[in-house]
Amino acid sequence: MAESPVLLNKHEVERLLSYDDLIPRLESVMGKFSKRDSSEMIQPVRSVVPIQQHSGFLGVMPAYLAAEGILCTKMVTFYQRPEGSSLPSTQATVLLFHPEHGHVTAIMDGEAITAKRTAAVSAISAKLFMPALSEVLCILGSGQQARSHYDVFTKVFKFKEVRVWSRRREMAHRFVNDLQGPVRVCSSVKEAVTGADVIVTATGASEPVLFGEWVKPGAHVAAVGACRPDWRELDDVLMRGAVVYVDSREGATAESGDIILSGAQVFAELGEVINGSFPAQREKTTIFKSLGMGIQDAVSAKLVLEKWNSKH
Ligand SMILES: NC(=O)C1=CN([C@@H]2O[C@H](COP(=O)(O)OP(=O)(O)OC[C@H]3O[C@@H](n4cnc5c(N)ncnc54)[C@H](O)[C@@H]3O)[C@@H](O)[C@H]2O)C=CC1
Ligand SMILES: O=C([O-])C1=[NH+]CCC1
Repeated sequence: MAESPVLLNKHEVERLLSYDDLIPRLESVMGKFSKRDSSEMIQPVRSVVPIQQHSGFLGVMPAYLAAEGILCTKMVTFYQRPEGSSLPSTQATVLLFHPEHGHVTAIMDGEAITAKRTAAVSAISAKLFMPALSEVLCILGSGQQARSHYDVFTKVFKFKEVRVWSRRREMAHRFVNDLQGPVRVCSSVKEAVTGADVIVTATGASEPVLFGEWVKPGAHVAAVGACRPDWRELDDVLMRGAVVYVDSREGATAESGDIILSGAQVFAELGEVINGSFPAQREKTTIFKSLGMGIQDAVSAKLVLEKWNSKH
């Protein structure tokens, strides 16, 4: 009989998952994904069940990585919550299966995985696409993703200035009070992004919050929100004027309102740049449109389980 699955809560997952371990695994898996070898890796576009009545959705994100021996699925819900709600907007659970026998080997919190792997992938995009001399980081939003992006961007890069904007100024102050380093709270998006070299958009918005006319030419935008075909974070001017990179072409054309509704062309996947099959156009204004991928969750969960196994 199969052993009982390992159960790991959010606190344990957070403790076991470090950016230093995560970043190289994500670079490697995204590079492999972009080679589209289905004997190596299978990851369908996420299935989404909209819950219109409650402004939410359930996403199911399976992935199989043959060489790594990972069979995994994440189930994630996202709800557009009222400001200051005590409930998290993004909640998730990850299941790991034994790829040969099919039983579940681990059930773990997916909130920490989602927060960290998304931010780590954005940091990989910034490493490739942000201007060579990047001094100013700007984060739009003050929720879970904003926090994980702050953590990894200030860990991996050295910015002279970090700015944050949030819909309610009080939430931006609460965000900043929780941090160690200096961050300037801005009272408008325009003030926050003007002159910024790197801009992270991590909001629950469904209409554009970031407008191209405010963005410095050559800046890099890591766009994490707006993951439904009719949701936007970025306006048409920005989308059409920048070089657009995505995590997966299939995901982007099925799910990204910023891409579908603006008619912007996707230049390349992040993995295609990692592979060297497409260039990183660092000197131009660049957007990395992130939607999230099951393979990212899969390698993150495997890493967590390896760490846990090494101590038990
Ligand atoms: N690309 C990816 O892999 C992932 C993307 N996401 C997306 O990232 C975004 C943020 O997620 P979380 O940080 O978990 O949510 P959260 O609820 O913790 O934070 C959302 C932030 O957006 C702000 N916001 C909400 N509605 C807004 C609006 N209409 N205009 C401006 N600001 C608004 C809130 O004030 C808050 O600061 C969501 O859109 C979510 O779907 C989440 C997980 C993974
Ligand atoms: O990849 C992911 O887990 C998500 N993307 C958008 C909401 C959740």
